[in-house]
Amino acid sequence: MFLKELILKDFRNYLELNFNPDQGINIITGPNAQGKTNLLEAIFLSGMGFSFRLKDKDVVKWGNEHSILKSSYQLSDFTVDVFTQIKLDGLKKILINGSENNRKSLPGYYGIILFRPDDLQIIKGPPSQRRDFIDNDIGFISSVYRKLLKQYRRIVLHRNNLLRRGEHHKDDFKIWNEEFYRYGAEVLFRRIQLLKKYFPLARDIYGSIAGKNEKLDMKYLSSARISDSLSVDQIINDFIIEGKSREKEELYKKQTLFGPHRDDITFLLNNKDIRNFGSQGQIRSVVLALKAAQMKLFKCETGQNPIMLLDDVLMELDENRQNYLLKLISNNQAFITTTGFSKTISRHIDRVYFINSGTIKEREYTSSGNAPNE
Ligand SMILES: Nc1ncnc2c1ncn2[C@@H]1O[C@H](COP(=O)(O)OP(=O)(O)OP(=O)(O)O)[C@@H](O)[C@H]1O
Repeated sequence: MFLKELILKDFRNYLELNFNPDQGINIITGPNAQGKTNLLEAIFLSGMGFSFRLKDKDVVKWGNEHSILKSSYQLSDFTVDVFTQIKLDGLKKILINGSENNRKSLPGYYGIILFRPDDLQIIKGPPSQRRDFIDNDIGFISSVYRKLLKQYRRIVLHRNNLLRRGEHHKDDFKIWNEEFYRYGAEVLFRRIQLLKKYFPLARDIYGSIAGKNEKLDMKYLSSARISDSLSVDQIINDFIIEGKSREKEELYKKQTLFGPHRDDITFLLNNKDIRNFGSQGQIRSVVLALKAAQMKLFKCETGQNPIMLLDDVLMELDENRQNYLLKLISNNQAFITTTGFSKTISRHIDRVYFINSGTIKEREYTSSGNAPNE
């Protein structure tokens, strides 16, 4: 899949933009605060239907009422045209090939992968960051998983409300409890199935990046005691047992204390927890492996090469790792923001764009490794 055209109107610091990128590696360069990340945000938003920053409505150019994004994506044998309007009051209108009820055809479902400095939080941050990574970045690939998760979150919210109000003895609670076990088990089962495909990809990629002496392992940490031989029914039984044993604690704390919304992953390098013992470089390499594995998983599941958005991460890697990453994505369309340059980057570029105060210009470059002239 690749982005053929992006037109912006009143988006962040872009008054108007008409962008026809290359199908390969596009370098987006320029000084700080000129609109490089804004451009990646626009590509992400047009493909996924939401911004990777806090609120969608913040994208409206200051002093204006709405932003318009028009984009055209080429998939193997068809085109997807997306029209997005975001209003200052938060209302959003999305048309996909002219239709309003067709969100599942958003190009993001075929893979738009964002890699940015914040992703180090997948390793360093609290468990919620790792759950978000599983649910939003990996789980996004499965429509069944997305639906189950949405339903499960609603059930947990309701169950928590009943616990908070001390209404656990009512019949209503029993019904919600059964739903909690059932949807919790379905979500957990599917999550583990997805991770069984995903973990080996990440492990192999890390081996290629870091060499044979460093072995990456990932373990899923369930907040409930669950058996090894997993089936949905088995997990439901395990949850029932867990529920009974934690009943008093849940009543006391007035919240649901186990289930997929409380689980975590641990990352081990040579059997040691990377959070406690990993260097910055090792953590960066693990995150690089996670993102590359995400790309491979999307390719396996959808048959499309995802679009890669790399925001300010390339220059943080040494030239060997830059080379590894750029070779890996050589069959993908990529948008890479950077303020610096290296010989490795210049060897892999297809096009360079220079951004200045919300305007974009294509730049000539040489493979010497020098930054292109403004
Ligand atoms: N809604 C908005 N309307 C107008 N301008 C905005 C809006 N939101 C952000 N900006 C401007 O966008 C600019 C930041 O752009 P962006 O985050 O893309 O920077 P960047 O080029 O990626 O910089 P860096 O290299 O520092 O990461 C800032 O000048 C900011 O004032």
